[in-house]
Amino acid sequence: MAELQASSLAVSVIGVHKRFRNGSAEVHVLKGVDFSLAPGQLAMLKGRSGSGKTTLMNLIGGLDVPSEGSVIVNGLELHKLNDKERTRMRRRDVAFVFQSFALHPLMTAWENVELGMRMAGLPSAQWADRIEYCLEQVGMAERAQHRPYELSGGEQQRVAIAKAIAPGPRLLLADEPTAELDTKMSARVLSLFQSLRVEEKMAILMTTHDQTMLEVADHVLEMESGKLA
Ligand SMILES: Nc1ncnc2c1ncn2[C@@H]1O[C@H](COP(=O)(O)OP(=O)(O)OP(=O)(O)O)[C@@H](O)[C@H]1O
Repeated sequence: MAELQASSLAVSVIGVHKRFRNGSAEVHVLKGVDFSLAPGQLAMLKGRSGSGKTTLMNLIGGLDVPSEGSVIVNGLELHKLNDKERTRMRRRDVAFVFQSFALHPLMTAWENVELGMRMAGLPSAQWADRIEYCLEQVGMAERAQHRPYELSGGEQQRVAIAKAIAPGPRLLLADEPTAELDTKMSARVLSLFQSLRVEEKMAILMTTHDQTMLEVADHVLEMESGKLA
């Protein structure tokens, strides 16, 4: 029954603990985290600096493994995936927008978004329309031929968002995706996230410190002493 329920969820985090070893000392960062997110839901994760938000996002994105407990993404238990399933999940089903933008420095904004589509293995006939749509949505259509070094931090962040959403992932993990943006652009990105969850049933988990962002979330999760309050 638990398996069945988990399979219809975008994310299911069950009894997750994470410990890091720092020389002889052990840091117990996550101390029993449980939550789930359904397709089309938007959750905001908040908590003070160092409370474990990024650690949790890394576990959900399969970039690290829990010390205890399990993480199920789109019905697949991450630690049981074989290499092929893991690669597919990383390239196609789950997308990241992290603070380091991960844009290719020698590629234009357009080529960077195209790279995301190529890695996801989507048919090339679909690329052009989707790239244009995504760049338009983040207000970067007119800068499509610019390379990252010709763009401001906020513009790079917007290209990184376009790159992440272009393949139509089922789950978007975004670490402070609006940190570099002004109020107007933050509102635009948020309204894009709203339409992605409604029209594409994308589940979105993002961290933020911005109080106005928290108001539109289905769930506000607060990390406190290694647990969700
Ligand atoms: N690889 C690691 N080795 C040792 N300690 C780590 C490691 N990764 C994270 N930590 C520790 O885990 C704690 C949580 O870090 P994390 O980056 O998850 O916090 P955060 O809530 O995302 O903070 P911020 O809001 O500042 O980004 C911190 O005390 C950090 O030093």
